[in-house]
Amino acid sequence: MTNILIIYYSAFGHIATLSEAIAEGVQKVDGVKYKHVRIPEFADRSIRVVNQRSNDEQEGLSQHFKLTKRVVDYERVQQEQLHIPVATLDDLAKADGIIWGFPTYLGTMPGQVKSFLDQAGQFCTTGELEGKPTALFTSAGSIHGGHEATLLNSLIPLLHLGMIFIGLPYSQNPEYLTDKAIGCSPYGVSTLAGPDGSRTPCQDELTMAGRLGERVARVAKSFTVAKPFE
Ligand SMILES: Cc1cc2nc3c(=O)[nH]c(=O)nc-3n(C[C@H](O)[C@H](O)[C@H](O)COP(=O)(O)O)c2cc1C
Repeated sequence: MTNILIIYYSAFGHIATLSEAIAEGVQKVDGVKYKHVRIPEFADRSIRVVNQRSNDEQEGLSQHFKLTKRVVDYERVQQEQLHIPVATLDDLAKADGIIWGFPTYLGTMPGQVKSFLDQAGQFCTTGELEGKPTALFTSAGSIHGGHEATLLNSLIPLLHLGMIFIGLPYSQNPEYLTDKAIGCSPYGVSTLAGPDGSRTPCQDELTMAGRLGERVARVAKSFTVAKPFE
């Protein structure tokens, strides 16, 4: 059996939704199973970005982006994710392929994810993740907000860990040939939450998310079969 780990952080649920579509794609490949795990929120509430949204100082920003209900949304989405196990380094070591998902924050990965990856940095020297196929999915507020940059720059730590990057090629994704503002690119899956966070992943994005899951599953399975020893 080939094991795919879908590991994500999601504050407002867009990434959690994409993770389900990715899992559906993984399940299309016989002999492959997946596990969802979540990267936890910072334990220290004082450094959680979402809590700043209720501060009076942020009022102007909140009005501009219509963010008034977002703390409530955040609390609900966190409750909905409680049944997903918290990610451990052991999950990474045991997986045959790893698909990472997180929102775009300032054109890159959130601190929660970087903090987890820093802990996994020990695998740079021990090599547990070397040769494992990996892929990325993200969500951004706007099509101009850096979703493609996030996918590209988040590849860097994965290369440090020796992983093999799986993208989402043109010929298999005719949805790219559009003038619509939708996510996804050859660098991976993405969706757009909209400036007020109210947009949910569209069918094209979910379809491409499934294809990425299937592609990583196929590659990981071929690598597992080629392994001399289980
Ligand atoms: C601290 C912070 C930084 C953000 N930076 C960006 C950004 O650089 N570009 C962008 O388009 N959206 C940005 N956003 C919006 C998030 O990308 C959006 O809320 C996210 O895609 C929603 O994903 P989720 O529902 O899974 O949490 C930012 C949001 C926060 C809280």
